[in-house]
Amino acid sequence: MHSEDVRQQLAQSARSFYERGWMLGTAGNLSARVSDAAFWITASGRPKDLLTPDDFVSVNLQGEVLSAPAGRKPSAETSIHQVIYRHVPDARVVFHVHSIEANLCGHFARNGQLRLPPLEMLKGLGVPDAEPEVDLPVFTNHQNVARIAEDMDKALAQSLPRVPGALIHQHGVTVWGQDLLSARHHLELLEYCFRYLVQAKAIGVQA
Ligand SMILES: CSC[C@@H](O)[C@@H](O)C(=O)COP(=O)(O)O
Ligand SMILES: [Zn+2]
Repeated sequence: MHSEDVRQQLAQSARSFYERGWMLGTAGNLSARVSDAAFWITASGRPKDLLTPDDFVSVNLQGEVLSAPAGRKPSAETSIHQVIYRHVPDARVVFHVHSIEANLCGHFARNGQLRLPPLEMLKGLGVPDAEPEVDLPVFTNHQNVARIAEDMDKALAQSLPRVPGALIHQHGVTVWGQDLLSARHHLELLEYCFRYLVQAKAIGVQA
């Protein structure tokens, strides 16, 4: 795929996530791996409903900038994307957004894990079990992003989560996929689980 097309598709994804309230006030960052060695990532601090190809920076898997439009720096959370690309060979796209439900669900976590509701929707996250018992990892939101990336690096080196995503407490959710469409589906499915958990709690249903 032509690299400008990738950036345009990421910009389109960002616009749609912005419209759903997941990327307000410049929150979140999106990336796509274009080769074994490099990925495009959103530039830091840009409005996610108005991205153009000039709002993307090319970095290598060590986080070094390969090319950047004038005045643009890579996302402050680039190190988290690097960790995912390093540990998940199939990941070609990483989406990180800040939804209200993701942040509320962080409070339901126990011992750094959020139990996902046993819904049919989990099949779309790669869990075909009849009675799934699946946890999503929840990481501490250190103000130094490198520390979040270190924690994720250690966790992913031990084992990959059963579902392609993770929460950062009081911060947001990060998902990955083998292409733009699968990453979007993973995000939509996890967000569905988060909404379900929040609403179940509100009406007193045991999720
Ligand atoms: C609205 S501030 C959010 C940031 O601190 C950060 O968490 C974020 O997701 C966006 O950072 P960015 O550097 O623009 O990629
Ligand atoms: Zn963030």
